Parts: sequence; structure tokens; C-alpha cells
Amino acid sequence: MSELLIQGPNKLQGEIHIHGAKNSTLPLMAASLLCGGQCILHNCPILSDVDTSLKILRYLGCRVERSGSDVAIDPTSANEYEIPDLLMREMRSSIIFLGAIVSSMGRAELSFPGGCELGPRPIDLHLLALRKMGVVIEEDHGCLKCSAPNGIQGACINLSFPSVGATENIIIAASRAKGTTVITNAAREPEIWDLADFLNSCGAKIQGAGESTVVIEGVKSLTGCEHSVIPDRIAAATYLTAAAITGSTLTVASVIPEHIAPVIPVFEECGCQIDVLDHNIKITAPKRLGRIKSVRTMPYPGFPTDAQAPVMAMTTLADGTSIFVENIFESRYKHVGELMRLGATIKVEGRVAIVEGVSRLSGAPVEAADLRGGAALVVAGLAAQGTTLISGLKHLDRGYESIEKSLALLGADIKRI
Ligand SMILES: CC(=O)N[C@H]1[C@@H](OP(=O)(O)OP(=O)(O)OC[C@H]2O[C@@H](n3ccc(=O)[nH]c3=O)[C@H](O)[C@@H]2O)O[C@H](CO)[C@@H](O)[C@@H]1O
Ligand SMILES: C=C(OP(=O)(O)O)C(=O)O
Repeated sequence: MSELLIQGPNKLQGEIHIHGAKNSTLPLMAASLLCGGQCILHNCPILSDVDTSLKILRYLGCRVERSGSDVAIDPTSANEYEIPDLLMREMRSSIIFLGAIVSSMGRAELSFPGGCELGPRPIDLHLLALRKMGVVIEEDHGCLKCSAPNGIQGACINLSFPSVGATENIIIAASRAKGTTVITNAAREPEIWDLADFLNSCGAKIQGAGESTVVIEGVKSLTGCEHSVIPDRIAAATYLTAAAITGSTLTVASVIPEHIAPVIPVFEECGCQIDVLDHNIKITAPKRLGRIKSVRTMPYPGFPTDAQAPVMAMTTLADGTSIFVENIFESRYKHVGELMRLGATIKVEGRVAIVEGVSRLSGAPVEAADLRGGAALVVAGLAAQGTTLISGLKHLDRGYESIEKSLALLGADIKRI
């Protein structure tokens, strides 16, 4: 298995172009199953999760081609309604295929999804909503056998929590349902808006995506379309933390600054200057970062849980105490022990992590246990004195396109060995 070797510390400089969002690309690929013609997705990141989605689509009988960041999906030959367990376990987003397969094939058989282990990640809200929409779901030995004997029906669904995945599954299933679906307490993440934008370009009638109430008027059929995936706001936030911890000046380019707005205040609070110009964000970091009083993860437009780990890595070298409260996932502090191997001082009590900034980190062998935890180790490794060796790269490769090449181009001493 390969590892990342970082010799630190090194300043970064220049400009990094942010790739398309993983968390948008995956639901868009699932949604393309509903279309009556070819869909072309531009700005798809080159990530293992995207490869997994391509494998699922091929398994389902779609014709799929990839050329760099363009993916062409022709779902008209799809004829399969099962997803093998191995593919389901590869990533969380495999569950988003549920609504799409039942809608297009009338039934679906799949198992529980994988993805980052962040504590329990139930799918009860997905299943409750689909059942309300007329999908019959039998749970049998870890397998979900689903059918829609009378087709999918529009319904009023109030989510008890604004789950991103459940909102996506419902929007997809509702797009070609009979009647109108109203989701209240829907997730408002930019990726939901991107999904609705894509489906509307294919002829769907979705209103309110990005707000708490989404109304989907089912249509009989959808066409194909060409769509460009939104930039990855979490990758952008991660590169901003890398610049901040190394005291660098860096431009994070090709982003939608509004999507990154929930994380900008933490950079300003710790003394970085942030300049936004069109689709670029320039960060100028001070020599020593100040502490962040508190970071509380919340559904969008709150502070994103996916940025918690890299931002925590950044505060390990800040002057003072920073407090983190993880409100979305029960167990999203697996990076803490590994950051401590690099010399960080962090205490975890339940959902709270208290970071006492230290004056230096020192390189060490560490292991990524999940995607953003892995990114946190890269961020810390860039600023640590000496050699940091990061294993567990399969997690990082799910979410960051060629992270070592991107950082090396900015001046970091980092390579995959
Ligand atoms: C592929 C993708 O887009 N992944 C993102 C998506 O994950 P994902 O869609 O899995 O996250 P959700 O918004 O669904 O989960 C948020 C919370 O709701 C709970 N929950 C969710 C569904 C359910 O049926 N029952 C339930 O209890 C989860 O356990 C968690 O505590 O949103 C998360 C929250 O922003 C991000 O961290 C992930 O990067
Ligand atoms: C948790 C994440 O991904 P997933 O939901 O795919 O596991 C993430 O992108 O940080």
C-alpha cells in the first residue's frame, strides 16, 4: 500500500484550481439513471468514489465513458436492479442509487452502504421517506429488497433531521413519481441545489432546493443533459487550512465563494486575511495563527462537519485554546490520536475537542482512519518539523484528486511512495 511522505515545514505559494465536488458528482451520477438520454457531466473529480459510481452504473447496464473530468452516461440500456454488496460497501453514496433504481426499474436490491466510519450512519430516514412514497422495503439479512408495485407516489415528508443523503434520495425518487412531493426540513447543502439544477435541466420540476422546503412535481419522463459539477467546497476549505498552518499566501481558484462562506470566519478569527475576487479566494496567513474560540459543526449554512478535521489540524499550531463541538456525527475525532503523535495537545470529551495550541509539531508515522481525518494529517504534516509518513491513503483518494501533486506544485515537499 502506498504512503505519503512529507518533509516539513514548507510554505505554499501560488494558485490551486479546485476540482469538482465529490458530494455533488455522486448523486448526479445516480440521478442520471432516470434520464431518457445521454447525460454529460463536466468537472467530475478523478476520485475512487467516482470510479465506484462508474462501476455501479456499468453493472446496472448503463453505457459509461470517462475522459478526464468529463463523464458520459447513457442509461437507456440499464436492465439490472441489484447492486453487489462489495460495491455498496465502497462508499456512502451507493445508497443514493436506491431511489434512482426503484424509480427506473420498479424494484431494487442492495445492502447497507459503506463510507467513512463516523459512528453509526443509519439510513432510517431514507427508508421511511421511500416507504411513504409507496416503496415496499423488506430488510432481510442485511439486504434491502425494494419494489414499487403501484409506482412511486408523491408524498409530504418531514425529515426529523436535514439529512443530505435522504434529501437527495427523495428528490431523485420524486422526480418521476406520480404527484407532488413536499420535503420539509430538507438539507440545504449546495450539493442539493446542484442535484436539483441537473434534474431540472433534464425536465424535472423541482423548486426550493437549497431551502428548507423543497417541492417536486413528478414528471413522466426526463431527458439527458449536459451539466457542470459545482466546485468542491470541502477541498477548497482544506487547501485554505494548509495555507494557514504553513503561514502562506495562496489563491484557491475556481470556487463558489458563497459555498465556502461558513468556514471563512474561522480563518479570519485566527488572523488570516481573506480576499474574495470573483471565483477566487486569496488567503494570507500570519506567522503564528491565533486560536479559534469555538467551532460548532451544523447542517449548511452552518460550519460543515467535513471541514472540522482539517480546521482542527490548523489550530494545533495556533496561539491559545480552540474548542470544537461535533454536532453531526457521533464519532468524528479519529484524527485526534494521530495528530497527537505529531505533537498536538488535544483532549476529547464526548462531542467536544479542546485543542491547546503548541509551538511546534514534529513529523511521525501516522495513519488516516477516514477521509477528512486523512486530510487533517496532511495539513499537520506540511507544518511539522521533519518527516511525516501517512498511511491509509485509500480514504484520501476518495475525496482529494492527486492531493500530493497539487501540494507539490504549490511548493510542499510531498510525494507518494
Ligand atoms: C456523500 C455525501 O454527500 N456525504 C456527505 C453527507 O453524508 P450523509 O448524507 O451520509 O449525511 P447525513 O446528512 O445523511 O447525516 C447527518 C446525520 O444524520 C444522521 N442520519 C442520516 C440519515 C438517516 O437516515 N438517519 C440518520 O440518523 C446521520 O447518522 C448523521 O448523524 O452529508 C454529511 C453531513 O454534511 C457529510 O459529512 C458527508 O460528507
Ligand atoms: C464523510 C464523507 O464522505 P462519505 O459520506 O462519502 O463517507 C466526506 O466527504 O467527508
